[in-house]
Amino acid sequence: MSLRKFIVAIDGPAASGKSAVSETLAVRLGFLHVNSGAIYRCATLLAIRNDLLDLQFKKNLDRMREILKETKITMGPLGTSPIKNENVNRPSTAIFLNGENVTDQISKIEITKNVRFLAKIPEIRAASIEKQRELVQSKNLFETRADSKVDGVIVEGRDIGTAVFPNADIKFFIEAEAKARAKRRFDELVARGLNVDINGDPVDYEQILEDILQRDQEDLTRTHSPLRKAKDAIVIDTSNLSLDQVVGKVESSILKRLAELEED
Ligand SMILES: Nc1ncnc2c1ncn2[C@@H]1O[C@H](COP(=O)(O)OP(=O)(O)OP(=O)(O)O)[C@@H](O)[C@H]1O
Ligand SMILES: Nc1ccn([C@H]2C[C@H](O)[C@@H](COP(=O)(O)O)O2)c(=O)n1
Repeated sequence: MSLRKFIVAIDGPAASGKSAVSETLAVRLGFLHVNSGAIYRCATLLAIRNDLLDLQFKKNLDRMREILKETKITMGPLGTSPIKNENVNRPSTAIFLNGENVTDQISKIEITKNVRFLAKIPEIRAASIEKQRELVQSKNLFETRADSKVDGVIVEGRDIGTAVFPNADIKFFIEAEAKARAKRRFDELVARGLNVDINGDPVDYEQILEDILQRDQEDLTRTHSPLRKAKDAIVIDTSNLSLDQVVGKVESSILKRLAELEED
């Protein structure tokens, strides 16, 4: 007998902690983790590799759509994170493009700087949403729990609870002050050895903060599916909370929701 799909939507601005929370809980609860931001990042990597970044031209956009259709994106557990920072010593989700592990490549600053140009194009958003929905229905590569009563999926991004899965079973909006987010992202990039630009020059905290503020602006003002709190989202400000505390809050709300469903 197939289990009922149980969708957890986690939205929030850049570096607010969505992936860290989702990755930890995916492993703990045996839920599939779908990182929608990683799909926009994969699209950006494909555009760079195929010299198609200039998507104002219809020819380029059509080609990009074809490439996205042909490309298989998968997400699965990678074991313990390669990140050394004690805050991020946790399981992490690996991202594969046609089987190639691109987890580190798509975290690079070159991708982060260009992803916003693709994320605002309606055709790219539609192709990305199609991939997100396919992934939600795909085989769970995470170790599911034998006692689980649901087929759980955690989907994270900017518009999951508002546009992609407006009927999600539970929604969270995770936020934090921009400076706290920039500090965490900077520490993470240093720990992963990814704090360099395309020329190999080091990138400092101020540049990361500037990028985060710029991406916040783009996310909030985009015409299609801008970043918004869903009316029924549980809002968590993580500025002064440890990762464990945030994970604890999200987990207890999910378990409460699951218990409510069992009673129905
Ligand atoms: N509450 C927290 N306290 C300390 N560090 C945290 C906390 N939450 C997340 N982090 C760390 O901050 C960094 C950014 O978090 P994460 O990658 O989860 O953000 P995100 O919202 O998924 O970002 P993006 O949308 O840009 O992918 C990671 O190194 C993560 O381990
Ligand atoms: N649902 C989503 C997810 C992501 N984006 C855009 C906005 C981000 O700048 C970019 C990369 O996401 P991140 O890895 O930082 O979560 O993708 C979006 O528009 N909608």
